Amino acid sequence: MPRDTVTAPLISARDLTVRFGDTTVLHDVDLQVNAGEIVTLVGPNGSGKSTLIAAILGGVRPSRGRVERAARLRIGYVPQRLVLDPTLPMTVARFLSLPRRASAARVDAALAQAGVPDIAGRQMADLSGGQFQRALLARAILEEPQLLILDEATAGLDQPGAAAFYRRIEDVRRETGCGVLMVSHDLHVVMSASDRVICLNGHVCCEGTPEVVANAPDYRRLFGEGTRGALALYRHHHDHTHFHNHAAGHAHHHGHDHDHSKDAPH
Ligand SMILES: Nc1ncnc2c1ncn2[C@@H]1O[C@H](COP(=O)(O)OP(=O)(O)OP(=O)(O)O)[C@@H](O)[C@H]1O
Repeated sequence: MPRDTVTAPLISARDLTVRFGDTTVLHDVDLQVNAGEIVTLVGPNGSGKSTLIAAILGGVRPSRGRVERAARLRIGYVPQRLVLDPTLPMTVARFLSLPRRASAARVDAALAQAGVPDIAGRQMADLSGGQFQRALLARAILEEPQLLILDEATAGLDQPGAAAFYRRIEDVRRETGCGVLMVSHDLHVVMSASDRVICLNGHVCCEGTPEVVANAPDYRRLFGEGTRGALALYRHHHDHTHFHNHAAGHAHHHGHDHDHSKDAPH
C-alpha cells in the first residue's frame, strides 16, 4: 500500500439531514467511503447528490447528523465545470501552479497520471472538453489526495470520453490507493467502474455492488425499466488488490473479467 494510507473510513456521514428553508433535501443519510474504494452516487436530478458532496466538503451545514473525516484528510476535488475567462492567457502548467506553486516535474507527473502528458504548455482556453476535465483531475492529483471527490466530472464528454476518464480514475485509485467518491449520470459507464453504488433520492434508496443496485426495485423505479437493456450489457473488469475497512478491516484480491450480460434479465 502507498505511504500514508488511512485505514479508518476516510469519511462517514451519519443520519445526515440537510434543509434549505422549509425544504428537506436530504434526510437520514448514512454514507462511508474507505481507502481504495470507488463509491458512486447516482440519483435523479434534484435528488441531493451535489448537496451531499457539499456537506462532505464542509460547504453546507447539516441540520441534523454529522460528517466525520479522517484526521488531516487530504481531499482532491474535481468540479463539474470551471469557468475561466477565455481572454485570459493561461497555460495548463500555470493553472496547475495556482494557488500553490508546483514544480514543472510535479506538474508533468500529475498530467501524465491524468492521461494528458503533453499539454503543460497549451493554453487552458484551447483545450477540448475532455482535456480540460483531465487538467482539473491533474490539479486534484497534485493535492496527493487520500480521497478524490468528483461531482459530475464527465458532464459534457461523450460516452467514449467519459469511459476513458473513468478508466483513468481507476488507474489513479490503483496507483495511489486513494478512495474515490463520485457523482455521475453516466449510469452505463459508472456501473462498471464502481465498487459500490449508492442510489440517492433525498435518502439512500438502495446501495451495494453495481449488480445489486442495478437489480434493486427502487433503482429500477427511479431510472425506469428502460435502463434494463443498457445495464444488462455492462462489462465488469477487475484485476487489482484493494482494501475494505469494515469493522475488522480485511483485504482481498479480485481477478476476474466477465460479462454480466448473461447475469441480468433481458
Ligand atoms: N443553496 C440552496 N438553496 C436552496 N435550495 C437548494 C440549494 N442547493 C440545492 N437546493 C435544492 O436542493 C435540491 C437538491 O439539489 P442538488 O443540487 O443537491 O441535487 P442533484 O441531485 O445534485 O441534482 P442534479 O442531478 O440536477 O445536479 C434541489 O431541489 C435544489 O433546488
